[in-house]
Amino acid sequence: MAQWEIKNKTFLITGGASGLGAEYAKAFLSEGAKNIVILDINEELGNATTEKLNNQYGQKVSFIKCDCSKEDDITKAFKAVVAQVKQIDVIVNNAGIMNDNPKIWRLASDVNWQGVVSFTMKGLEHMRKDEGGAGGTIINIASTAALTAFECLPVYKGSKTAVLNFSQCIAIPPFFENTGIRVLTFCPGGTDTPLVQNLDVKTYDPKMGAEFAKMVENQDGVNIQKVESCVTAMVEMFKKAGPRTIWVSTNDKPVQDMTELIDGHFKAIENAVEAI
Ligand SMILES: NC(=O)C1=CN([C@@H]2O[C@H](COP(=O)(O)OP(=O)(O)OC[C@H]3O[C@@H](n4cnc5c(N)ncnc54)[C@H](O)[C@@H]3O)[C@@H](O)[C@H]2O)C=CC1
Ligand SMILES: CCCCCC(=O)/C=C/C=C\C/C=C\C/C=C\CCCC(=O)O
Repeated sequence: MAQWEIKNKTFLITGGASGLGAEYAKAFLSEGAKNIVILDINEELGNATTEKLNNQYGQKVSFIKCDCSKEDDITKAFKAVVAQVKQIDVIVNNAGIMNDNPKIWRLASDVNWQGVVSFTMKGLEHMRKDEGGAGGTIINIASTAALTAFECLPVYKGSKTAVLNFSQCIAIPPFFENTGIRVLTFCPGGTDTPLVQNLDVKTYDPKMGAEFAKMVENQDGVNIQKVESCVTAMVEMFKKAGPRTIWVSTNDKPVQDMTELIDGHFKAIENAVEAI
């Protein structure tokens, strides 16, 4: 399906100034993306990444400062992107913070969860074919934390579980048939970016934080995959994923479509609840 081609598509990537978001931008450009607009709170990194990508791929990338935890910023930035590119084909809701610290958890929740909902809503309005849009793809970044125990970071896990459930609910058939919008959920496992550093201060409990940091540092039952593995997985998923699907990229292994397994578990629980 032409819509699932990267070539000549315009992308909006939140949190694209650094980490995985910047690497997704690079990979989409190398696959022929027409334009990429990076939205990020970090202006310095955003401008530097934009300049670097433009030097390598031609003038295809622009940067707009946006704090994805703030509704006003999101509204302004989204309008600015539409004014600039006219048609957004793909939104990657990637901006995220992993920090359950009592002083930061609310900000982290706002970025990871409210930000994703807000951009998804705006994306639906802009893209939906049944209201004059051109269709498109919305990729919401969750995490394997949404699918595994990960008890040490309950706020982060909660936000990522919410992203996964929200994305699946909103895309229930005939959503794709009506709107032409493919909603995908991408769940990376631990991946080697700044997000997995300084873990000692990222949990709600300092003792647990120190243990968690040691566990990850010593690779004690924990594998942190390479950034390239996650980026390859993203590109492969983009090209082949059907609407309303959930994909996992972990342990440097090929990307896996886990929708059937996850839907099956939810259905089994639903049946058990209904049988009470
Ligand atoms: N690295 C990992 O192990 C995993 C990452 N993820 C998810 O992937 C996404 C990207 O993570 P990484 O690249 O690893 O993180 P990172 O920390 O390396 O990069 C995050 C980017 O988001 C930006 N950002 C932070 N707060 C923002 C805000 N309020 N508004 C706009 N931009 C903001 C940062 O400036 C940075 O450019 C996140 O949603 C994360 O939860 C999911 C699973 C595993
Ligand atoms: C297994 C969940 C991986 C979540 C990936 C993610 O979004 C961020 C990870 C950051 C760092 C650590 C990576 C892997 C840790 C794996 C297991 C630790 C389990 C600890 C616990 O549940 O208490």
